[in-house]
Amino acid sequence: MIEKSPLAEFTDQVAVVTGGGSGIGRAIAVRYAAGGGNVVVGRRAEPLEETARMIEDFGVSAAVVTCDVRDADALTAAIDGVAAEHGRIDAMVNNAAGNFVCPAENLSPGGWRAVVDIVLNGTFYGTRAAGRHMLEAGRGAILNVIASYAWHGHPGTVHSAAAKGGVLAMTRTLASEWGGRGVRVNCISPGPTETEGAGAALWPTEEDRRRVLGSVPANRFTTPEEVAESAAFLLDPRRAAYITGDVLSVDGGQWLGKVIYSDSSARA
Ligand SMILES: CCCCCCC/C=C/C(=O)SCCNC(=O)CCNC(=O)[C@H](O)C(C)(C)COP(=O)(O)OP(=O)(O)OC[C@H]1O[C@@H](n2cnc3c(N)ncnc32)[C@H](O)[C@@H]1OP(=O)(O)O
Ligand SMILES: NC(=O)C1=CN([C@@H]2O[C@H](COP(=O)(O)OP(=O)(O)OC[C@H]3O[C@@H](n4cnc5c(N)ncnc54)[C@H](OP(=O)(O)O)[C@@H]3O)[C@@H](O)[C@H]2O)C=CC1
Repeated sequence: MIEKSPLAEFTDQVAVVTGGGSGIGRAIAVRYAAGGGNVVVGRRAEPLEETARMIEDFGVSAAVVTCDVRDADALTAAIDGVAAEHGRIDAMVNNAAGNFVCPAENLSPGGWRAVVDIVLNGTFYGTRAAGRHMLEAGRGAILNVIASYAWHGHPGTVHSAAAKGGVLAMTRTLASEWGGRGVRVNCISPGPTETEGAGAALWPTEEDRRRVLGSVPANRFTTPEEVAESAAFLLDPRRAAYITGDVLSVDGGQWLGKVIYSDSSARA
């Protein structure tokens, strides 16, 4: 449950969140609204309508655009439309992703392309479109959602890890390119989070779930709301004003690597 933020840190601001109809994207969108910001969320209409209702409960405006992030022209037109309507874009959250577990030697070129197109290319299209408006205004924050296997790797994730690694490189590059022009670019890296998409795609069995949990020192999954609170910090133009080109891991220590903590005696 996300409650109204006493900071009201996004009052009169505008955010675009891709993949805002479920999981982490929905929680970030709602948390932005809880801070007083207006939010535009994208892709399938039905789940987005529910997100829009949750946003409007905070007395701010919500808009839904049904747009696939792989379609650069459609995404650019949607983002230009947001800027024209609201006169500003303060935050762009590139959260949309596709994922599944597949051994690299079995992954088809089509499977590789599906994930790289959504994660790496979609993030660039969204960043470029929103970035242009932010650069013109001389302010803005871009937040890209990655995963720690971007640097430590994980079996079965070659497509996603390569794409997220590319997003990390893009983040650092644009932070250096746009830092002097008022636009901050950062990543957030959630640990295993119970969401509609992740559970079914990544830990479908109890055994998979236990293995994933064993890679998290904190010994628990996180929640979309917990991730969204950290996202709000990075998007806040006051508290995070001097943070750019960085990654905030919200993963119970999973980024530390492949240490398996499933033996409880090792925890004592
Ligand atoms: C394991 C470690 C866990 C710890 C960390 C967790 C990190 C979590 C990261 C996340 O990203 S969670 C987010 C998960 N959410 C989603 O994935 C939701 C969205 N998903 C999708 O849209 C699909 O899964 C998609 C496949 C990525 C894209 O859908 P689309 O409809 O565009 O594609 P298709 O036409 O169905 O397939 C395209 C292509 O991909 C091949 N493919 C699809 N699924 C699989 C699979 N399970 N295994 C192997 N290959 C698959 C499919 O065959 C097509 O290839 P070609 O036939 O064209 O060669
Ligand atoms: N859950 C986890 O454990 C972790 C997640 N992450 C990252 O967090 C982010 C959110 O994941 P999560 O909430 O778990 O996953 P979900 O599957 O719940 O959400 C993914 C969202 O992406 C949208 N999406 C997928 N493909 C496209 C596309 N082509 N165009 C536009 N939107 C699209 C989906 O929209 P639609 O519903 O319309 O298909 C959906 O809203 C992702 O970037 C993921 O990689 C990172 C680490 C861990």
